[in-house]
Amino acid sequence: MQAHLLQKINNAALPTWRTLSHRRLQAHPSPLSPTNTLLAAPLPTWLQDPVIPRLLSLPVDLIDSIFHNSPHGTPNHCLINEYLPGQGIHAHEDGDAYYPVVATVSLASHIILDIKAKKNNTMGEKSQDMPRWRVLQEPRSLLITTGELYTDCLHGISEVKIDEVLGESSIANWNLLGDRTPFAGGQAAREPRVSLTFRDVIRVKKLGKAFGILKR
Ligand SMILES: O=C(O)CCC(=O)C(=O)O
Ligand SMILES: [Fe+2]
Repeated sequence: MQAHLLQKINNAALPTWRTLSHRRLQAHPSPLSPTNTLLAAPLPTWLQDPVIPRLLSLPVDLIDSIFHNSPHGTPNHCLINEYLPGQGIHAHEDGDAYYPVVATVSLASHIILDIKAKKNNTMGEKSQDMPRWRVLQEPRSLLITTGELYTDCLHGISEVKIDEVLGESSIANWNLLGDRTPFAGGQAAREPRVSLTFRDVIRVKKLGKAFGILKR
């Protein structure tokens, strides 16, 4: 499945990629409008299957799926980021265009997601001792960001070629890793990495409405 997805992503026509200063980006089915609205369209089938049925069948608290309470009950948008070694993304929050759940599938290389609480968080922390976490995302893994991590924290990826100080005391999910072997020496060189971030965009408009076409 990883090879199939990478082939689809890498075979995309060049205009599909938006090149930013530190990474490349594809938005499916399309980028959001300036008012954070998505033009109604299905995700391409290669992005739906088999990822979305698996996401929706993941039980959370043994009852609901992670998108159970989201406006559309399923992700309707996927941002694909590509990072070469040394590239990253500045600390940011994903904001209120989306229902506060992000399902991130990592492909090809590991990466470290740096998470820190926002200054005005509701966790009652003072700025000097605000919590920070480093999450190691393994290739072919899924990371779900929700709750306070979505609303009260910033996340980013540092622009380094080698991740260092890897171990139980510095990596929040060390004991959840599928295979610690590549990181057991405390260092890991990055390879090109692709992330697929699935979300539910709250505002969706049909094409007719977007162009102000009225039904008679
Ligand atoms: O690539 C990642 O894991 C993070 C991407 C991200 O934060 C975003 O697209 O908003
Ligand atoms: Fe983000």
